[in-house]
Amino acid sequence: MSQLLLVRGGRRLEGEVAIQGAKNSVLPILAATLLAKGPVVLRGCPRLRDVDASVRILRHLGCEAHWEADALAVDTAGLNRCEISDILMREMRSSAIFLGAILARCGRADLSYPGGCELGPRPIDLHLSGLRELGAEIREEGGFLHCRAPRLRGREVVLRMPSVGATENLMLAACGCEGTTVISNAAREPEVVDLQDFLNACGARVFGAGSSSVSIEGGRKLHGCTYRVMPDRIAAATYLCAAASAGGNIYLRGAEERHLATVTAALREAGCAVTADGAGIRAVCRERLRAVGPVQTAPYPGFPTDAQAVLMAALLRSRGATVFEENIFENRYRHVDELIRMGASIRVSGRVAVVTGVERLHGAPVRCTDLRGGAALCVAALAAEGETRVSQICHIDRGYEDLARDLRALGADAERVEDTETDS
Ligand SMILES: CC(=O)N[C@H]1[C@@H](OP(=O)(O)OP(=O)(O)OC[C@H]2O[C@@H](n3ccc(=O)[nH]c3=O)[C@H](O)[C@@H]2O)O[C@H](CO)[C@@H](O)[C@@H]1O
Ligand SMILES: C=C(OP(=O)(O)O)C(=O)O
Repeated sequence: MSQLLLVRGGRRLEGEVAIQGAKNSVLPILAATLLAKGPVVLRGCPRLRDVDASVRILRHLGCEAHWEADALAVDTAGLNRCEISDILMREMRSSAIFLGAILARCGRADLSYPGGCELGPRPIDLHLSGLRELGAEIREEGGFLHCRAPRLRGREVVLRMPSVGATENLMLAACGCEGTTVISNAAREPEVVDLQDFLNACGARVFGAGSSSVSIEGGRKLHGCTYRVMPDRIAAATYLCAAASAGGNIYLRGAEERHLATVTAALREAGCAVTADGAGIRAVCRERLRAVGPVQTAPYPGFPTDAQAVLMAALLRSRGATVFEENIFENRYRHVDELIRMGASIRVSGRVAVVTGVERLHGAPVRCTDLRGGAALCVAALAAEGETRVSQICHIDRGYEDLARDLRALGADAERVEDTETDS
């Protein structure tokens, strides 16, 4: 039976939570384990639906993976396949990153296109053109990609835009290249740095991640390692926005302020006191916030598109109007209609959404449209009068270990219950 999240709003938040390991970091790292000849132990690995999907792909390829408390142990010695089925590929966006890793390890790969949140068109043309520049022959036929790369050669690859996934895919393929690869106009996201750090912990030589030029010296034999995954900045942003929405005083253990500068700046402008002490972040938020200046999503270090929906939810009851501009994805306002069911006032025109604060929100039956949109419904529900039933939470489970558990630790009234209506 499917489940829904039941949130009874109106409680100030008070409490502490430890931030899970980052989904967007651990997924490319799991693909990268294919390059290591030796066991890898990933500490702080979040237990997510997307991690389960990665484990299924690894096992399908002949690799071994099992949980040891909060660590995921992976041994890719048994790899005996270089193709991934359409069903496995469609489960998440990050399945695409297996392409670079399989090519580097096996010299060939056969797979289809990835799934992931539906946020408008999400092509992988930059991944494919970059891999072709490194020497891969890629034939696209009947929804499948047939890739052959008996010999990959390092060179400069200039990305048309700083795509996170393309940067990561090319980093992995480049580990299997002869010579040095330089990725120019690379994505600068912290998760790219985490991937670099993981690869280097396995004996690779990767430099420059975090800047727009990443160099990879290819051809090195990589060994296993034990590695701790970075904290999830988007989960942290979600909980900061939860406190902003409901009001309260919360502490996020392990959250890294340097990864969250644009989010914390917006929350401070809205009236929250956000402080970091080296071990975590505290947010003290009063009941009603102020609207803030335009929130324009942009590649890191700009405002993250993944935090757009949760910040929007936090500002639904603010005084004044806030303009959002979504510049990364064409269709990332699918949560807006659901928020309107709760009494929000939001007008969308193309890439712009204008949120005018209302005095009250009310509970309603709402449906997750995607991962962060779903989290945003829960953030809004914390400030709504009455009960909100959030259905289709399979989207939320892709990226949050247990959102209801964490919200409860922060003092919210939130629980997972059976969704009897959907199933009847
Ligand atoms: C698993 C993971 O890490 N997902 C993150 C990653 O997604 P993902 O890696 O899919 O996002 P990209 O950075 O690649 O995409 C950003 C933009 O580039 C475009 N594009 C991308 C690749 C390509 O080959 N061609 C192309 O045109 C996309 O359509 C989009 O407009 O970065 C996004 C942007 O920060 C985040 O929202 C996702 O949470
Ligand atoms: C959009 C996201 O994930 P994915 O790229 O895996 O769909 C996200 O993490 O918000």
